[in-house]
Amino acid sequence: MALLAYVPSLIPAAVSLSLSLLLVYLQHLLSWRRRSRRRPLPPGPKPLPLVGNIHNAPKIKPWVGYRDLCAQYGDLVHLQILNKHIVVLGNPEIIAEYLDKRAANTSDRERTIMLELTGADVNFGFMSYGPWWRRHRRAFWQHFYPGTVEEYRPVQRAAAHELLFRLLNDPANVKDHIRYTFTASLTKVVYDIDGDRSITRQITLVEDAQEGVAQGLVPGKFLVQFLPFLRHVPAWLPGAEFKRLSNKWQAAAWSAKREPFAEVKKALSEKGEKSRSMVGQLLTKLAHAEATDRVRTEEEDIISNVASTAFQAGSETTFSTLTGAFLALSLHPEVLQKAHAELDEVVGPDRLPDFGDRESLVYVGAIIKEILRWSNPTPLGLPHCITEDDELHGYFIPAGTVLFANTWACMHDPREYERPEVFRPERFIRDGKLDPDVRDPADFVFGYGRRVCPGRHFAGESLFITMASLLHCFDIGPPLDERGQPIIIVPEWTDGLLSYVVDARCTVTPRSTQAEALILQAQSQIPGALASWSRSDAYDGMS
Ligand code: HEM
Repeated sequence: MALLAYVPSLIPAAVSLSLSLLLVYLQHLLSWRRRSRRRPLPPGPKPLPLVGNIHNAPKIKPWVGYRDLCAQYGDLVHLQILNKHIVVLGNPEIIAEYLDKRAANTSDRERTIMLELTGADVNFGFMSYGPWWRRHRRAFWQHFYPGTVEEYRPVQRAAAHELLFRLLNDPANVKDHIRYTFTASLTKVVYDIDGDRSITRQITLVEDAQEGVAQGLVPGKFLVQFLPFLRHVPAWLPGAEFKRLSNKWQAAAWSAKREPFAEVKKALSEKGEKSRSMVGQLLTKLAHAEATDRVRTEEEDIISNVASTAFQAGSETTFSTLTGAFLALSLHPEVLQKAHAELDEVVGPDRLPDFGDRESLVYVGAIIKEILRWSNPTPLGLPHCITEDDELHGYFIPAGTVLFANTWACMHDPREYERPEVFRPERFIRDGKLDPDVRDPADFVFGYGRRVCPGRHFAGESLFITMASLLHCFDIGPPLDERGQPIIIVPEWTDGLLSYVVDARCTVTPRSTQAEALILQAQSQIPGALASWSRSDAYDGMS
């Protein structure tokens, strides 16, 4: 009863609120009409009022669900989640048409407050499309285009040999060895730093910084994404868990960016030497350039961002690809047998494979293509975003729309790859050569348009020398139980922006005593090879 007494006084407030809401709605409707010029959105499941397609959006392994939605609605599917528009691009033609050919408008990234709160805003892979991103990309590309990447071969070869040595001594920890050796090669190239302590420290820095990306960028996980003012609450406030995490993640991102960078800078200024590393060369170039203090500070920021991005973007993708490779090989003795036969013929037992063997190792090349196809680290790529309102095939695509290119669906398309779930490198070979008519996974798994992975040439060289060396020296089989019986692993992949094989256990044993001897000999030459690379005077970053 007491409550009812208030009702009359609430009526004017309720009426005014309803009118305001109606006004906002009408404004939105008018603006939408003006922007869309009555063109429809692309087809897709019917949205509910307010929440949109929350109930239709696939949540587990969304790339499979999106493939099914495309089968139902066509290769361009629209979904709306609350006020966010999503468009799924379901086949290679539409991906090329939109992300490659119309890249000027399809190269942005989604803006979210979480980028800043996780410290991921230093990663240029997440930056908005524009001049700041472009300056980063240009600095990176100067050191990772195909001509430059060839100069990293001694480092990549040393990393592959270190992997062989570690597998020989400790075959149970495959994942640790992959992570260690890949980080070692990148640390050398980016900072010209080596040595066990530095590499271990670098792994910790990268892992700590990546925690923020892995946890903080999960859509909808933190309320602050929807109520940005919450970012200002103090960390001690009960319920402000995100704030405490955010402080930790930002500190980790900052350490990953500054710690090794400061080391290179100090060494350069103390010794006044030229450095062979990417950071060293960019800093030397900056020292010789005419620039204001402000530009100098900005450039240093860019150099340190670019260096830490190489690890953020390169480590997990390569790690996922290589763990997928171990699983695939452990499940397919017939593939291993053919690779061994090819390596025996082309390379022979007296040496390890090298980059010069690449053309002749056709089957190894096909294995690498099949690994990239079969086990995709980023099944939906890294989503692009539309900068301005657009039209595609007569449909309206509003500015800010998030674009998912379904890389996984393109790589598992039965019209292109017979029985796509089967690991079969032979599908890439015709008449003893790599078949150019088969859809090349490298055109998909490294992304699209102006955001295509700029580390792809480095990754390609790394994958080649690692896989060829590994296959030359080892047998890889299924893991064994306590009674020595093989454990059958059914391939499964994790969910998330980055996907990994769930279980990559396997047995790794040297093929022969001769292979063991080759590994030991190669390992003894690593320190010399790395020192000589550091002293070498190739590209000096001044061009
Ligand atoms: C097998 C290994 C790798 C795979 C599958 C891979 C895949 C990708 C994909 C899908 C993207 C997003 C492209 C897009 O937005 O369309 C990307 C971006 C990027 N990758 Fe890679 N990558 C790999 C290795 C590497 C390596 C080794 C490096 C560094 C040396 C690297 C550096 C980058 C950078 C800096 C970006 C951000 C580009 C930008 O947004 O402008 N990647 N990569």
